Amino acid sequence: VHSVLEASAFLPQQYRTIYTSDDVTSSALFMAKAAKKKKKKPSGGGGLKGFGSPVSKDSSGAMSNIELDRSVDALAFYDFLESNDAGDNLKRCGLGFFPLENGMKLRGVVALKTIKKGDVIIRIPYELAANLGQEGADPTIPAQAFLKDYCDVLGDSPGEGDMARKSYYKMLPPYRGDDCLGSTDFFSDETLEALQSPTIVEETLKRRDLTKLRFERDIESEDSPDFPTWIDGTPVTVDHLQWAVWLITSRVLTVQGAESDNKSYRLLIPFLDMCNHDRSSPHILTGRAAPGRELKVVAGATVKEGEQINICYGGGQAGNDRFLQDYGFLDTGVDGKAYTMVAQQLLGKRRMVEGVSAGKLLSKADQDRTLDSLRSTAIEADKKLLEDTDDPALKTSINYRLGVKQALSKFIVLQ
Ligand SMILES: C[S@@+](CC[C@H](N)C(=O)[O-])C[C@H]1O[C@@H](n2cnc3c(N)ncnc32)[C@H](O)[C@@H]1O
Repeated sequence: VHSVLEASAFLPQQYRTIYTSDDVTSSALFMAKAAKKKKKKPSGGGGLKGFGSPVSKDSSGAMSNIELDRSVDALAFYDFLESNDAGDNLKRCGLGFFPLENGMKLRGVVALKTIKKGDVIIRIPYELAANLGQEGADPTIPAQAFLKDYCDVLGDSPGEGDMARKSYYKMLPPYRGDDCLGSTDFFSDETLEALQSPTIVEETLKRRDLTKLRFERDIESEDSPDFPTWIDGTPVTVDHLQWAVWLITSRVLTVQGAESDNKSYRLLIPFLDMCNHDRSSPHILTGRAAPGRELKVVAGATVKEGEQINICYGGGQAGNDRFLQDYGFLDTGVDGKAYTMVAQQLLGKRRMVEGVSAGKLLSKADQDRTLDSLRSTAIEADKKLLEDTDDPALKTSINYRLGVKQALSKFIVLQ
């Protein structure tokens, strides 16, 4: 379904996937505009692990918004990369916090120097990735494998987990953290209803059921006596598994194995998984899931110092229905293309990417009931409601239906 760059061995898949080389503009979504003026060298104390003022440069404003992550956990993570043959990455880029429109900050990867088109930006040895098994449609399987390892590694009585991963796992968005709350998996019934999308509601409920079944069968059951406790020593709950499912759908990349291996694997790739999404990112993901190989982001355009290193999720084929369910945010880039895709799906002009109808057109019945649901409030009323709403998840829901209606109105008269 997805278009993929031939050179890339990453497969476009139902999880967070990759890249299309169609758009070749280099805009970093949330970066302060890079100044044209030539910048001075950073004054002492800079660098990823230094203690001076982060990456402040000069009065031109370049990078002045970008605070580098030098938390204790980040420093331990940088050490982990350095001691595992991945320290060169930190000469080119680091982790930073990028301001969002809503005033919050989003962690992401920032270039610490100019990187030329065609050069490697990020390079992670396969051995550093957590291989969560072969590709498949059910995210609860890798989620269960990940949760076990996470509890083993970060718990009080470590079991079989790979302790070297400790500093990486500590950098993952925490259980009950804000990051996951934008995903439909964590929406209340009211917020789900507000989407005016019966198929998304059904898929979300189905995924929750699947998570519950997986929990009962593979975690709670007497057949799984060895499943570790949660990191604070209390029993693992279905909510922990739900969080792990979100980590999978939002961060895992599906990558082809060696040339001799016909399989693809779901990998959590430290550092590379900290790249945020930008539909217009020109960068290329490449690599193989096999010992001795590497997983890379290659510059599709020259990157300036201070720019955010974004990649395009979902092979450029994912619309906002997927962004909402799998990643927990809405893609507003490239003239609302991610909404246009949903509108086209609802009009039977574009195939579904995932879910029950994956690879097919949405059935006429599903098209009709979604359009009916969207007709229940007008665009103007949604805008007004948005102004009166403080709850971030509800705002996301209303923004979603509003964006879909605006995109639909390019094709049909909705009301
Ligand atoms: C693969 S992770 C990217 C790194 C992540 N920001 C971090 O700090 O670990 C994907 C998650 O990052 C966030 N994210 C990525 N791109 C975003 C964007 N353009 N706008 C808002 N949130 C984004 C969402 O929470 C998403 O589920």
